[in-house]
Amino acid sequence: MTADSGDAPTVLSELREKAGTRLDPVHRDFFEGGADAEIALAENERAFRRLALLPRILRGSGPADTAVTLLGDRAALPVFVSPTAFQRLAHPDGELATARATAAAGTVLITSMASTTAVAEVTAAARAVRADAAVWFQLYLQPSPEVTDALVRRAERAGCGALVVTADSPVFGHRARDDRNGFHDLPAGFAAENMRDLPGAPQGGTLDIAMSPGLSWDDLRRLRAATRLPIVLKGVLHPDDARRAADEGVAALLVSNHGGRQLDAAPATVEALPAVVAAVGDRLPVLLDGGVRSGSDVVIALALGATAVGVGRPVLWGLAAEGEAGVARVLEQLRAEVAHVLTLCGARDSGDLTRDQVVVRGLGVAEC
Ligand SMILES: Cc1cc2nc3c(=O)[nH]c(=O)nc-3n(C[C@H](O)[C@H](O)[C@H](O)COP(=O)(O)O)c2cc1C
Ligand SMILES: CCCCC(=O)C(=O)O
Repeated sequence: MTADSGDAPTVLSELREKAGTRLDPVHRDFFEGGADAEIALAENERAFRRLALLPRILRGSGPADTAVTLLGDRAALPVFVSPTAFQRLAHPDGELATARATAAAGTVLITSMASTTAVAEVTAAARAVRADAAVWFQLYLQPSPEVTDALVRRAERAGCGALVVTADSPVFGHRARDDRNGFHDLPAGFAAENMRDLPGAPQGGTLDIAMSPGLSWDDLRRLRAATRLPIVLKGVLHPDDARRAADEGVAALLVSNHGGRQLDAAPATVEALPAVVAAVGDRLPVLLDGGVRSGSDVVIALALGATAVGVGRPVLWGLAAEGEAGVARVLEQLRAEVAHVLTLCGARDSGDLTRDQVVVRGLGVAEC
């Protein structure tokens, strides 16, 4: 009996299991793994389970509307696809399958700089499904400004609608599973396609993605001056950094600990969210990713002030298990669950949710 454990199978957990049987175990470890003891990885999911939703009743809210606006783009659900590297290791169609399914679901795709498909092909695949599909480009600022600049031009030319700058990776996280498996390079036949033909790249080859502890707010300012695209800052956890980012003119923040793959002592993202929302929630949209596995998780984050949330691994599970159809199933399942949970909470849309509707399990409910 597992009735009281909260571990009943779901569509997502079944896709995860199926993905596990299909993937090369070394690649499964790369996708599933986190940094060091994998505490942040586990806590991202557990923290949602420590929270409960206080529903409101008899509000006559009618059918739920799950749509939100993200930097001017309409998303049919408050869930976007977070950037994940090397998707062709999950399925031969890789990033193209993810792009098509995400466009069909009507939400935002953040495509990784470390993709195994070039960004122009990713945006073309999304636009073939939906002419106004929103694709944002995730960027690791490179120590060489010429290289960063070339990547930005590439994303602009491909028609990306925003740059998502990942700032939680001054060095690469220590991944024990990858060390054990000796997984440090893409297998033959796969490459980080966005890194081809950049200044300094070997003829016909790719440049390695650099992570640099020397990056600072000055580099972000330089980037802002070099592009008209809005900038989303990914990896914000400290409220003072959130304030600084807002002062620097960033368009949105993404509260993230990189899916527990960088600083293992980082807090669960849903536990870091309220302080960031309190600091800047009235100035710019605050997004979150990490551990989102159900409509309840999404609605908890929205009630705490997030505008939308991202999913990383669930998309990889769908992709590895069933390709484009699997990614479509993940997004449709989350959309349906969000609509259902909103209705059960007496909310027509995320704007009806309030902070007091999220309570910590085991502590009772405080007076509002
Ligand atoms: C296999 C894998 C690859 C990732 N690659 C990137 C990346 O290239 N760039 C980036 O900013 N974040 C990357 N991330 C982090 C995700 O964008 C996201 O923050 C995280 O996966 C969210 O947590 P979740 O997997 O629990 O949904 C990666 C995560 C995973 C699991
Ligand atoms: C250079 C590849 C970066 C991938 C990444 O961000 C991750 O594995 O978490």
